[in-house]
Amino acid sequence: MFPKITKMNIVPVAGYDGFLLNLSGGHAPWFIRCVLVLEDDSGNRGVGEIPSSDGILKGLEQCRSLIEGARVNEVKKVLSQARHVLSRNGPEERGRQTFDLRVAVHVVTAIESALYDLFGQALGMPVADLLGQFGRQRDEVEALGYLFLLGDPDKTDLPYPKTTDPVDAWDEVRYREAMTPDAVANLAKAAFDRYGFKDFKLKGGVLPGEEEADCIRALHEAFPEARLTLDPNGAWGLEEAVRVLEPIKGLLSYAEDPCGQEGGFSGRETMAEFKKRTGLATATNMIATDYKQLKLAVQLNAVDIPLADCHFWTMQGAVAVGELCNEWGMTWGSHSNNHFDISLAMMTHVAAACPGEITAIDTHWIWQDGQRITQEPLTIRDGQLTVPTTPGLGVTLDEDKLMEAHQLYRQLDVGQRDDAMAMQFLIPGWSFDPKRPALVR
Ligand SMILES: O=C(O)[C@H](O)[C@@H](O)[C@H](O)[C@@H](O)C(=O)O
Ligand SMILES: [Mg+2]
Repeated sequence: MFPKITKMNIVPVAGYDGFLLNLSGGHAPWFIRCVLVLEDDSGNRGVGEIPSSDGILKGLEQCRSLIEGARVNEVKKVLSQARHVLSRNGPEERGRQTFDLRVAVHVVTAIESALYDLFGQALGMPVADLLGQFGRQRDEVEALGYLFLLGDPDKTDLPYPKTTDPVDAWDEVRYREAMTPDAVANLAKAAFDRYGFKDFKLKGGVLPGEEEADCIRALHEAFPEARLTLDPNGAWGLEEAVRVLEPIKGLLSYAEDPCGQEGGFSGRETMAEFKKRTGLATATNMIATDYKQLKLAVQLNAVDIPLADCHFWTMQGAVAVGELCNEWGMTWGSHSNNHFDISLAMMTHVAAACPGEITAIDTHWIWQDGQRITQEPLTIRDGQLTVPTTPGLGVTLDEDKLMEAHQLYRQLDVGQRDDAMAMQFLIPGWSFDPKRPALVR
């Protein structure tokens, strides 16, 4: 008999973050996540990490009675029941922010991760070996260096972290203003020195498009061999996207959500047109976020690289997208939001189980590195994450750190990510507009 789950703990947590800019505004000095901890009667613990919101915490609570008392091999049964219970809350939409506002799919992923962690431990198998049709496909997963334009924290009275004791150049630059092509290239150099990235992505949707194109030129000059991409989260109109990216298309390996919904056309339609006109490959975490959208995106030939983040596709769902990509001649990739080290492990296992050639995965980890809730976070060396070979997710919770992060969450009293708050210090009265870069007002 497999062990039985005796206890479910829902632990909302917070960590510190820099003044990272994006179409949604500027990151607050903190980010919030939700950690799910399941204990079984053999003494094992399984964990999952997802974004946090009041809706997500409520959704997890709705599933408690399905989970406590279940056996750790009943993964599929519990997940089906959880989907059923959550579906009664009604339909949900991703929304137009840069981040996904759905509840149910995130809740299911937290449960899935913690259950596979326990099941893997009971079987003596790493999660990557259990996922998808084929299990582990690789032992190393490539990650990209995810760069952001950074606001000046001193223009706010918010408690942004400061580096007091830098160990290297990355520590020196990551909490300071970075608004020019040179500053962006410096971020890349510092990140490369610590992590060895071969791919870089710049978050756009902040400055006028041409100025962001100049940042790509500076990145190319600093790293002529690197694969580069720019992601304005659909802020640009189709004409603007073509105008901005056509001159630098030789420097980009793909364009991420260059345009979106506009003038009666869906984002899938404008992206298809963009691809036709520029010949550039496209990636998205905004317009192919479930199976129906993916089907339409494929029919329209709008997307080459679905960024199937396991937090909003589920872990098995993200691997299923990887399997389809492999069969259909597309490329799988993963999106990310700010996260702790449990998510880093989840994304690594998922990427490990996707067959064929995949693109370097997104991770915000470089902005959080140094903060942790497990005893030994995975590390990025030479741009790679090593896939754990120990049973389950291969991470061990650090109880003290988890409680510290929970205390911070409680002190902050924040129920949802809010990127508009910090923007008030830069542009009083600032509000989100999905079709205007954050500093174009
Ligand atoms: O500000 C951020 O952290 C990003 O814009 C994310 O919200 C976003 O989801 C990003 O990672 C993306 O690729 O779109
Ligand atoms: Mg994106």
